[in-house]
Amino acid sequence: MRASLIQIRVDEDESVDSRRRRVASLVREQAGADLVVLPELWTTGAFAFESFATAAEPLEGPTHEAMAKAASDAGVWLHAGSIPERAPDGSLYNTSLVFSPSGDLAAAYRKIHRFGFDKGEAVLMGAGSELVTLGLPDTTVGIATCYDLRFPELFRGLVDAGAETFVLCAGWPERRRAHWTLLARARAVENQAYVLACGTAGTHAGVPQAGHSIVVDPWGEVLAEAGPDEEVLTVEFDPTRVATTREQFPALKDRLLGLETPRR
Ligand SMILES: O=C(O)CCC(=O)C(=O)O
Repeated sequence: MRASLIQIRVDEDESVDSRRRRVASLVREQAGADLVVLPELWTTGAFAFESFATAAEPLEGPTHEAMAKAASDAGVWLHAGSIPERAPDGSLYNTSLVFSPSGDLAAAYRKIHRFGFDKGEAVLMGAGSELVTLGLPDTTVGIATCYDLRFPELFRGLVDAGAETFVLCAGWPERRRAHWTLLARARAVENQAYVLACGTAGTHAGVPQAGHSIVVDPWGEVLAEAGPDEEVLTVEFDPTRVATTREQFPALKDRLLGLETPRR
């Protein structure tokens, strides 16, 4: 499979509309890839909290429209990163959208772990409650978003639902770049799965972004890693390696399910 991760530069000197047009044409340039991946909240920036409410869009809003067309023009599966979604009841979610090569919405995932503790996204957005997997022609994808990367149980849940390749969109800060790389490799090794993790470049709302989008194989080796700036990271990978790794080193079969949590 060929995947292209588009590490978009998100900063404040570009309007949301022009960024959307620019990203759509970058997606079109990836014709020939099997899967294209965009980062988290690339319209507003993941830390532009004050714009979440004003820039929020319904699931079938302008980003959906532009990305559905870009996916079908390029003939690729497109994980279009996430949008600030305004749900019909008025609440906000950080929602990832995946389009098929014919431009149909194939999956939507509302971020489960919201970042910020008692501030920012954690108070402004609602939490998703459903794990999402999606069967592509050559691999089953499990979807996660940014801060989710810190919660291994979410990825185990995705493995139990059949995931072989994790696709994660992010707006990860430079300050914690070491965690990003380490956690992406850990999720790959412990689940014997590919990790395709696409972040942003640039600085928005005063938060420098880590960039360094990364693709890790089921053995934990880094297949490709971006630099700090805007970049298209393209990688070829063999999805059948998930099954062979799980067969040859069957650690997942040794999971002890149903362990009691010790009482304090
Ligand atoms: O966990 C982190 O360090 C970064 C998480 C984050 O920036 C997010 O989820 O938006």
